[in-house]
Amino acid sequence: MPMPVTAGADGEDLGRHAVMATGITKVYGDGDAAVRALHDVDIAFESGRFSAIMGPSGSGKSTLMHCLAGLDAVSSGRVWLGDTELTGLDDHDLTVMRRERIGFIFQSFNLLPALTGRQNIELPVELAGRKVHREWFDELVASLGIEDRLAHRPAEMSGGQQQRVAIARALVTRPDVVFADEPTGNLDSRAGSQVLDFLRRSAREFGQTIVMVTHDPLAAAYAERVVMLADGERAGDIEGPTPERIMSMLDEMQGAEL
Ligand SMILES: Nc1ncnc2c1ncn2[C@@H]1O[C@H](COP(=O)(O)OP(=O)(O)OP(=O)(O)O)[C@@H](O)[C@H]1O
Repeated sequence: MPMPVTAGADGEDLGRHAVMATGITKVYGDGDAAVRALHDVDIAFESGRFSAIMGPSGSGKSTLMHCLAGLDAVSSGRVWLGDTELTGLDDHDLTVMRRERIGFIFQSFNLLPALTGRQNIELPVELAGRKVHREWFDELVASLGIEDRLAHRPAEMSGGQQQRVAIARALVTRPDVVFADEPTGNLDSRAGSQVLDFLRRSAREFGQTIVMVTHDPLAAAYAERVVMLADGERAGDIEGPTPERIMSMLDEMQGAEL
């Protein structure tokens, strides 16, 4: 669904971008204990693409994702979801925005143990007071191959199956963007590649915008674009990444630090 085109910061076209941030800085703590996790980051993620945020441990990946998703407040700078500015919204409006327009996929799946697969997937739609779109639900469940898990509780599923249920839960509301935080971190390589394959397909076939945080070059190479962070700053961008290109950029960054 095309988003309205609105002039944003510096006249940038917000319509093409599902998520955009300008000049974001995040400092944790204060005084001698202050840690600057992000420094003056400008970034935009195009609608309908699968992008990855990569970088060494401590480079600010999770902080950036949390700031873009309105889970954490920036110290300065501005963040937009489509044409809505998140920075400046009060807690209530942010909560509604996250619930209705953002999907989340976590490393640890975060399914509710007492609910079946179907109930877990339908929960966000019900929380938003809406009706489940049956055709979309069926299409999602079929393309994720979890039809036979819908009546089971998470404890009766493998890790890969739990993550595929969690992906259906993230996509069922057709959110403007899905943020995935190390979605394959708890999976073996076969289950992990099924998850990554689906994320790539969901951008190509359904036009779903996906932003994934990972420290794994093999996982990041499934994305259409990789944004590299180092020490809380942008350190490079790769279009059409391969594991080799990602690893050589990481090597160059480490070489620059020595
Ligand atoms: N709540 C917090 N309080 C204080 N410092 C924090 C907090 N969260 C993160 N940091 C610091 O901010 C910096 C960036 O952390 P962040 O978790 O965003 O990095 P990351 O790239 O996601 O790392 P990893 O790959 O290890 O998860 C680090 O120096 C970290 O110690």
